Amino acid sequence: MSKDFRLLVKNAKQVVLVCTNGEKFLTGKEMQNIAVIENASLVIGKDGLLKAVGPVDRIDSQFQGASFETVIDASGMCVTPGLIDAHTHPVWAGDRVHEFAMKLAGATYMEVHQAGGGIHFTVEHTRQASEAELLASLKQRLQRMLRTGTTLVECKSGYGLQLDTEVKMLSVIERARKDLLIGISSTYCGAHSVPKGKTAAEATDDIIKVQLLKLKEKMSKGELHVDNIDVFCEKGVFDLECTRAILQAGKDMGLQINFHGDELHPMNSAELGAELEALAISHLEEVTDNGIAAMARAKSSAILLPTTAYILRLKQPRARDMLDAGVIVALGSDFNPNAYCCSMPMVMHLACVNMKMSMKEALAAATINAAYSLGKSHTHGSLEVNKQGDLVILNSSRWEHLIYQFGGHQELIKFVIVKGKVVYENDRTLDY
Ligand SMILES: N=CN[C@@H](CCC(=O)O)C(=O)O
Ligand SMILES: [Zn+2]
Repeated sequence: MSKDFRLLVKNAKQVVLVCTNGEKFLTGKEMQNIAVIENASLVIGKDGLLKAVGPVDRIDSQFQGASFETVIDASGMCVTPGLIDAHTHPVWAGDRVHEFAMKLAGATYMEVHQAGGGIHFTVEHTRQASEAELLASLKQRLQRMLRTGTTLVECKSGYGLQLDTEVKMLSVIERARKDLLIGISSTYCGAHSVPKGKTAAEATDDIIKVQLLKLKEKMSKGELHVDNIDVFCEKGVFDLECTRAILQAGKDMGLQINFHGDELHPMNSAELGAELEALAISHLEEVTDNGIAAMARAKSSAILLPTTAYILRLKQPRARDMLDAGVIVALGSDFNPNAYCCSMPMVMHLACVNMKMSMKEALAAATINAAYSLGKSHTHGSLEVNKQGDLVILNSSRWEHLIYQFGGHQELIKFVIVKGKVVYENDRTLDY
């Protein structure tokens, strides 16, 4: 018999709502005040949307006599919104373990890149891989992210650097979006590196006159759905003027600007992003004070990537300065063959320890602010009525265990839920 609702989660020790007033993002002190309720239940409808969340007694009486496809007794457990990973490069072939060894021995990221490795190495392997191979590995990676609590993830192309492979990557992302329940925001990153044999100016021309035109055609036919445009704005990669031209061309065709900037050298990427009204700028290890102020004014979010600074032993992004200046700070894993990390709990932990964020700030950055960076904070990023029913249920009586525990999330995360459907259940018992 058909049931009235999809899911009831009852008796949770804590439910972290994050927001309660439809905020599109949180900044400054607001990030210290994320909403948490004790002894609460919630209901998700058959449309996948959150119908109600509140104290156990209120939900009991409001839904007296109602039937549910699934009921989870979350006694002693905590609920948080599904985590949002705002920056990943998950479509590629060929790992770079050998380069990790070189970097441990002292080589810098740019030394490896300029010697033809790094992104170039991955481009060679990704160009050779079939769509089926790329799809299979992408799905495994997305499942792995899901098991660590990620329910919405930004996925970039960028290991093709020419039309065919970029389209192949975007098609693989498109296919994963159809086949899996995890939410995906798709990013065209054809300007991830200057392809061998071309200058940056020639590559810029190819991107604007060939690649973007083709994407536009495929998007208008409904064959591809691309959300964002990205460029690696960096010394020796794309300079400010090439970056501006590519981002503007993407914006003109309706893409959201979300790009790599000020990572290894101060490039004035933050200032450029603010001027172009970028929704997000990632990395920012080398951002200037002016850049921070411009981002705060323009409401261009900063996607900080603690794994990159950790693995490459870079200086840490200036999270505290950005938070103090009112920048919208989000987090991402930067999953890629250089930074092989699928886990947002690990990312939040690193953000707290290395970038000096508090646990509340880190959770806000990995939920509502990450949603904002992808233009999705009206539907994602908090547990508010009418938003998508994406949740993580933790086998612990305080939500902070999600960040406090360093690794081992396979034992802490009990359920991951997307649109009210259980997409992952862990039956291991916990003893911590
Ligand atoms: N910095 C540029 N892009 C990636 C690294 C990609 C790669 O090395 O394959 C990043 O965000 O860290
Ligand atoms: Zn990146």
